[in-house]
Amino acid sequence: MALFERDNDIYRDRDALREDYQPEQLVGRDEELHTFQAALQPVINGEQPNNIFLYGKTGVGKTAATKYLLAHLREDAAQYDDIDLSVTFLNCDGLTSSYQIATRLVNSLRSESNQISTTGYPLASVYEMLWEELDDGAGTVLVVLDEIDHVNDDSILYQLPRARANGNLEVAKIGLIGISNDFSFRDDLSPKVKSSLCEQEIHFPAYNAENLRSILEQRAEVAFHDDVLSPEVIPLCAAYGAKDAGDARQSIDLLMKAGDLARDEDTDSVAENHVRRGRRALERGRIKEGINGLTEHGHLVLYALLTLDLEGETPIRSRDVRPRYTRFAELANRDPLVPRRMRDHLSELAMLGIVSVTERNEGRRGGTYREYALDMDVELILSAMSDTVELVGVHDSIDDYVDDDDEPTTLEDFNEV
Ligand SMILES: Nc1ncnc2c1ncn2[C@@H]1O[C@H](COP(=O)(O)OP(=O)(O)OP(=O)(O)O)[C@@H](O)[C@H]1O
Repeated sequence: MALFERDNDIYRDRDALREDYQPEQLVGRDEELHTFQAALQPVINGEQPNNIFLYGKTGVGKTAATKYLLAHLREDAAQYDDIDLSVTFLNCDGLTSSYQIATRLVNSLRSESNQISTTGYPLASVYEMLWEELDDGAGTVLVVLDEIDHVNDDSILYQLPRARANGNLEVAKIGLIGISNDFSFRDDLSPKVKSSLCEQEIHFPAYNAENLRSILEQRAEVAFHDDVLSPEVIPLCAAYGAKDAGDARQSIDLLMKAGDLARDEDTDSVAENHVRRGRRALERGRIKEGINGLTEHGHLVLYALLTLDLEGETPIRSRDVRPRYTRFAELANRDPLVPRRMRDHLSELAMLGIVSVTERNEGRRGGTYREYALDMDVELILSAMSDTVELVGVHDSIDDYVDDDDEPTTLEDFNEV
């Protein structure tokens, strides 16, 4: 018997749930698409394009909307002989400088045999080459910079939108479309960059449960066989998605995880319990990844809070976490951080959803302070922190959670902290 056999009972086309799938229609984004479309209209009119800045949290359809409208724009522009439109799409994750982006753009406009090296030129010369290539092409060029907040210097964000106004381009028409999910990026732009880059700003709000439901229904129709999903599956994925962050990507991932669990179990339908278990599995993955990405001191702070939590000491103020954290740092042979930096680590843990924070008022004089507690299951945290536990030693409170054969490496007074 073959070791591998096709199992297509659940999915018709599982790839439709993957990140790279471009849906034919975008649902629940009429207003944003309308504004975006109007901002692109000058291209079809043969006019100078607008510079457009799209912003909103992750997974709210900024990239999908851009790809969708630009595909239509290219198709529709092809009917007009006097429009020569080209679109360059760059994701700036990994392209952190204006120099890198400018060289990429030059190369995207040049033939394979005429590419420039991505290092070694002065930035001004790369810009010269860019203007030359653009003017030689004499057409309309739209440059999309996705995740634009990764760019560390703002030279290109000023140069591209202002190329015509600054006399660098004579015939070519260039428009920049910047996309970001980092709200502080826009606020921190210098006024001159902001006024040119953000000529037209479009905000994409988070999706609500109803939006997510429509998005999931559209996707499920392509991805799953008819009648495979129990009626509660999509509403539940949408409800979780709306509660978390209104992120379509997360909801689609959850639907796929539920489908995968059902497929692994060889059942012929996806049920509510697959969604619930899928959510837990995804959550675990996300938290584990978050913990793995923390610094050593982040782990020490978390370990301190975890042991205090198991002893029933939480919610707890940062100054009361400190003695244990300091002790753990000493046991690990590390210099403890100052209280303020230790508190930053607690805030980071809160941002990751591992720790919960409650603001409290301090009596009538009105000061506020924060209390921290653990918001995640102990086993999961410990499984991602085994190195720290080994370095510091096994605290009494976690004894029940570690394997018996893991000999504690405690120092004598360790559990008195
Ligand atoms: N309105 C929608 N209709 C159908 N699918 C959508 C819609 N909005 C988002 N999606 C899907 O959700 C996923 C995430 O969307 P997208 O990549 O556009 O988000 P984003 O806002 O660009 O996020 P990020 O800032 O993380 O890049 C994609 O698979 C996309 O196809």
